[in-house]
Amino acid sequence: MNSGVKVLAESTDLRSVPSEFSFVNEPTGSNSDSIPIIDFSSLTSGNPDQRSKVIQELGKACEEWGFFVLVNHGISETLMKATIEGALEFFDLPEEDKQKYEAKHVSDPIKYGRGSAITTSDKKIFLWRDFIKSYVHPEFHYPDKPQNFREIIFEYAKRSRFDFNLSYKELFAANYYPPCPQPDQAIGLPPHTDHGLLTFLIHNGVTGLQIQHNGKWFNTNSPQNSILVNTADQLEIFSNGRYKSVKHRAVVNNQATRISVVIPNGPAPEAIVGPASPLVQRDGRPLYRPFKYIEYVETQLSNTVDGKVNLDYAKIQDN
Ligand SMILES: O=C(O)CCC(=O)C(=O)O
Ligand SMILES: [Fe+2]
Repeated sequence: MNSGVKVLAESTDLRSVPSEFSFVNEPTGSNSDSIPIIDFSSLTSGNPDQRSKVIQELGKACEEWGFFVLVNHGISETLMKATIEGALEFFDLPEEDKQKYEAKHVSDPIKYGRGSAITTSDKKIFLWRDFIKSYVHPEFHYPDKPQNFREIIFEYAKRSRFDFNLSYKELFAANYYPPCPQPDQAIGLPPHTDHGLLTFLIHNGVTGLQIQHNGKWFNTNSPQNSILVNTADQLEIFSNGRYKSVKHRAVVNNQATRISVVIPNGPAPEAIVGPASPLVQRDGRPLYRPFKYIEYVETQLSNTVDGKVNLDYAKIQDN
């Protein structure tokens, strides 16, 4: 497609979803008030009892949900709002400013995508989403327009980084989901799991992220100023299957534009990843084989988007 979904959605006579976007959603999500909330300040607290309690809660959240809402994380509300604003301003740029970042190759450091196509298990569909993705660590890349936002994105990406000595790569991604005339006939992002370790997500207050739990879809509602965190494939592998890489999707609505800013943290491309040895010893056997992270990502990108199929790449099959 030539123009993005933003342009398409802004065309005044759009009453229905063009057929190439047509996607049949599984039944819509219900609300849950039991999504775990993790208080980050307790994790760094000087009080050992408080710390051990929240570590237990964190483990339980990763085992049972693969998802939690992080509060008291220390990133200022001003910086979070400025980051969302910076993403929105990027999408509001004239098309020619954005087009120069149009993805040509998967390894391009900055990629702009407009209503891009993906292949699901049975067909090719276009997504109701425009996006910008750029690698922000170890090298920092971000479009030079809009002016002054590079510094903000740099700061937000830095504050979202793990504070331990792990060689890894960090991506900044912003998704733009404009209002859709028939929200049940299109999808922002179909059900999938993320490749890396943990994904951090903030948004502009418009809901749309749904996660799968016990076979059902749940809406995620989060307090202002919190960060939504989901565990991703490498954490499931590293924990020898204990933590779950949760399936999630982004649904669209017919009222308001939704913006999400996503920081997926993952291993360095050349890192060899596999289950942690103390866990393998405890469990008696590894459930996944070791592999190079880049090979995993490349396999995933060349495959269809269909939930957990990619974890099979590393799974050791029972005989
Ligand atoms: O926008 C969202 O809520 C979901 C984004 C997401 O899942 C992703 O970028 O991997
Ligand atoms: Fe995701």
